[in-house]
This record gives sequence, structure tokens and C-alpha cells, in this order.
Amino acid sequence: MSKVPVIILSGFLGSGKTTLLLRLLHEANRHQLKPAILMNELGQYDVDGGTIHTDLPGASIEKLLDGCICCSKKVEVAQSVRRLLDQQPDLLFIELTGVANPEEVADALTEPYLLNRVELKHIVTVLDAEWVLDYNSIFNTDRQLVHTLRRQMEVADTVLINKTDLVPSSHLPKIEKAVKKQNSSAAIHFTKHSEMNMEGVFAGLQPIVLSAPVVKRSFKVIGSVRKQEHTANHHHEHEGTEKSFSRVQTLTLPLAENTPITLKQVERFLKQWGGQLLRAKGYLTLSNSDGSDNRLVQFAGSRISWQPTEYEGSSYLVLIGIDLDREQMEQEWAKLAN
Ligand SMILES: Nc1nc2c(ncn2[C@@H]2O[C@H](COP(=O)(O)OP(=O)(O)OP(=O)(O)O)[C@@H](O)[C@H]2O)c(=O)[nH]1
Repeated sequence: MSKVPVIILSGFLGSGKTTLLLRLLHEANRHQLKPAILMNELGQYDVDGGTIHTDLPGASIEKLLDGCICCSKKVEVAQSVRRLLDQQPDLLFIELTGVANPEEVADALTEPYLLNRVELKHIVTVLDAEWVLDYNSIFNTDRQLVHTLRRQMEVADTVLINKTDLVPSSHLPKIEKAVKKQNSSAAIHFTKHSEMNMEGVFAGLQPIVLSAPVVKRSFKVIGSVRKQEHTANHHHEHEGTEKSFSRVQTLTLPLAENTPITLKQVERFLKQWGGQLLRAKGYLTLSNSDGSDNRLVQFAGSRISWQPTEYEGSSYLVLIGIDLDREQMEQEWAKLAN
């Protein structure tokens, strides 16, 4: 049986992985390849899965929520991959949390029952051009995180220097030099909104000819794994292995139905946390003069963006950061929601 090619997407929080995944999925569609997707998110809720579903209703997705793929998740990764393979995809995308080390996933794919069924084709790492050169100084107290970010760069065969619209062009050769210093063999692409020529990634990938009859393309979520939210510092103690992330935590802030909240209030809330807040995402029903509307909010690299969304579930915001002042955040959110 042919092995299913696997493409791993890595890169720090908010660098543009999901944006890239959506492009890859459309490209897969154009090549008539049936994709399967494994998404790993920090946080109790599945924000990116919502995005994928809006964009590409029903792709086969497995989600590992609120965890990093390193420790205990490795078994779950392998099981999720197995379930996805049962859907007989032509290729499998694995999007990692921004603080995971792609090597850990490569490792999970070597489980005996997967070894002969999958083939790791690419590790694509997406970098945020605006921040990538500052990670060493921003996270200088967190050696493990700096190490993970470096490994993401080192193990990639394809590196996207993304968000080039946010930096002066004179900045780009410096980033390229820094990438080449860590990894002299990767193909480097300068991108805006993760837009790149995908031919290199798709070269040689073909629909897999199965001996069994081809199952009609399945458009459904075939499972999701929810875990308790990280409550305290999520220190990973592995004997003999590397930690994938150390002080990064998540906090989920729900918003009760019909709570009047405005875009300005949310932006003010997000901007008050300085360096401890790395990333935030959520679905919120905003009130405005014309009534209310549902929006996806994203905070990445200290910028905030809002998009309309068809999501109709309960409102919530997921915060991801380092040493989050959880209590104060919850208090401020509660004030805002009153
Ligand atoms: N200005 C600008 N914004 C971008 C670019 N690429 C992505 N974004 C925005 O950056 C935010 C984060 O993008 P995502 O693709 O969700 O990033 P991610 O790496 O999947 O984020 P995590 O899942 O949190 O790790 C979104 O608001 C994107 O629209 C870019 O090239 N330029």
C-alpha cells in the first residue's frame, strides 16, 4: 500500500500557519487530492477548526485541543493519525501549536502501526517577519522556548518569512541571513498572508490508488479530543527528552450570551497586558449601533484584526501567553462583561 505523505506546519504563535493551511487545502483541492488534517491547539476551544470549517466545509479533521504534541499527546497524535488514515486521504497536514517542536511529531509518526502507512514529506516553518529576530531577547528567560523556536527553523525544509508587509524591505535580508545561519538548506520564501508558489510542496504528490474501492470524499469532523485547560505553569518534565514548551499557558474567557460588549472594549482589554500576552483568538458577538454581529478576533504580534464569521456558538476569547496573570485577567474580563 502506498504511504500517505505528511506535511507538518510549524511556526510560532500567530505567524501564519492556519493561513498557510487554508491555502494548502485549496491547492490540494485543485490537485484533486483528498486531504486529512490534524490540528493541535493550545486552548480549550477550537478556533482554527472553526475557520477551516467555514472555509472548507467538512474536510476530515482531527483536533487535539489544549495540549502540546510532546508528552502524553504523542499517543493521542498517533491514534488521531490512525483514525485519519482510515478515511483514506491522499495526504495529511499536521498543524502544530506555535510552541511545539516538529521533531516530536515526526517521532509520533514512527509508532509501529504508523511507520508503514505514512511518509513525512515536508516540514514547513512559518516565521513572523515582524518579530522573529526579537525572540531571543523577548524570551531570554525561557531557554526552552528559545530552543524550540530555533528547532522549528532548523528542522524545516521550507521556511516562509511571512508578514513581509509589516516590515521595511531593508529588514528582510537580515532575517534571511539569520534563517540561513540556522538552516542553510531550506527553501526560503518571503510571503504575505502565507501566499507562495506551492509547486515545490506538491511536487510528486498524486492521488493514492487504493486496492479497495475509493470511499466517497468524507466531509465531516471525525473526532475531537478535549482536555482540561492548563491551570498552572505547564512544565514538561521528560526524562531524557526535550521539553516542547515551558511557561506558555492558555486562559479561556467565556462571555455569557447577550452580554453587550464593543470592539473598543475588547481591544482595550487585549492591549493592557504587555509582553505576557502572546496571542489571543476568539469568537465574540459584538454590540454596535445596528444591533449585534459575530466576529472572529485575532491578536498576534500585538496587532488586532477582526473578521466577520458565521460562527453562532457561545462567545469566548482564548488568551495564550507567558506567566499569565490569570486572576487579574479574569477579573478585568468580568468587569468588562458586567
Ligand atoms: N499583516 C499580515 N497579517 C497576517 C499575515 N499572515 C497572517 N496574518 C494574520 O495574522 C493572524 C494570525 O494568523 P494565523 O494564520 O491564524 O496564525 P497561526 O500561526 O495559525 O496562529 P496560531 O494557531 O495561534 O499559532 C491572523 O489575523 C492573520 O490574518 C501577513 O502576511 N500579514
